[in-house]
Amino acid sequence: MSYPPFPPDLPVHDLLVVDLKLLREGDQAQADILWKAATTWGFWYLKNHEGVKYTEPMFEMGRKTLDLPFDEKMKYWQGGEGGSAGYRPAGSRYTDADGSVDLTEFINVAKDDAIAYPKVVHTSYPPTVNEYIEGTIRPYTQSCLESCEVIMNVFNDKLGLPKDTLQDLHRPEKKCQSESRCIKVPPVEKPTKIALGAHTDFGSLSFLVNQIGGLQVRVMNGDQEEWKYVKPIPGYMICNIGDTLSILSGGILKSAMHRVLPPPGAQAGYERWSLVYFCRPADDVFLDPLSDKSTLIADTLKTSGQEKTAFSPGMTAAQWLVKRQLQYRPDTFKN
Ligand SMILES: O=C(O)CCC(=O)C(=O)O
Ligand SMILES: [Fe+2]
Repeated sequence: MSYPPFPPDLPVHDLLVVDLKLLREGDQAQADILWKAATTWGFWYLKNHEGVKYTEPMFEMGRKTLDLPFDEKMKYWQGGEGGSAGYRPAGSRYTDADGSVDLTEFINVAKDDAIAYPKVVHTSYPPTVNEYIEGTIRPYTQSCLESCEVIMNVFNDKLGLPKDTLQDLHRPEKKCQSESRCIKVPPVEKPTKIALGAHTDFGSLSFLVNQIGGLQVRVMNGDQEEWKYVKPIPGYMICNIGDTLSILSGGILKSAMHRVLPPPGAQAGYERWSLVYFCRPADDVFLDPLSDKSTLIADTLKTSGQEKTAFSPGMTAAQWLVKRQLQYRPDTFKN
């Protein structure tokens, strides 16, 4: 599928580019770029992610699945109890306090289900997902697990944590709420209609593939907020920090607010497809800044005058996901 170019005259967020291959080789200059991006904006471009080669079949799986009749898709609904794996229809979330709802529809495939298939860990999926698990979703998931480990390794060092602390909280073999998500936004007439409302990601790291524009990141200029587009670059993923890694680091790693508008300029009128892998901590990880294990985290909390409890939701990663999922639903919306 080819699309018209991203409009040249829009304010874009000039994200730094991090090369995963160099990070894997232990390149310190690259680790410094990652650290700057993660502690300043919380978003960066990522090149040399092995998962890029599964992008097309992942979108094919998403298309076949979201093309199924609505009643068929709803048999695999993620449910209304805060679970995430499975199908989510459009209109499930508010995008503002006036009651507008989102336009995005998606299918989430849990990491645990992709790895254990045909055994079911969280939920089961339509045949249009199952047929892609072994050849596509599983290797794509594994490539994201590997990328996550490489990046966690850098953060662990930079935060001065004992060896493997962050990696141990995200061990691939432990049950967790990590998942792949294929997202569809239908063409809309009103280009200002918000397709996916402003939010921070719930987990630790997100790997995103965009083909056309629409994603905007909030950049604070003093107390002024500015929404900047992220221009998709072919072959690059867009990577960002989510809440749980921000909490564990006592706010040193930034979980930035972002949202999705319909594609801009000449890209308007196209169906918008995106793909994300959400890396989240093991279910039983208690979410608390790791200040007992890192003087950098302890000192940062002290300097900012903030108590550790200001960052801690006082619950596990599994409970956090449920809480965040329910926060935005039309039936439970809290301002
Ligand atoms: O589709 C996108 O560009 C971003 C999606 C996103 O932010 C999310 O699913 O959390
Ligand atoms: Fe997001």
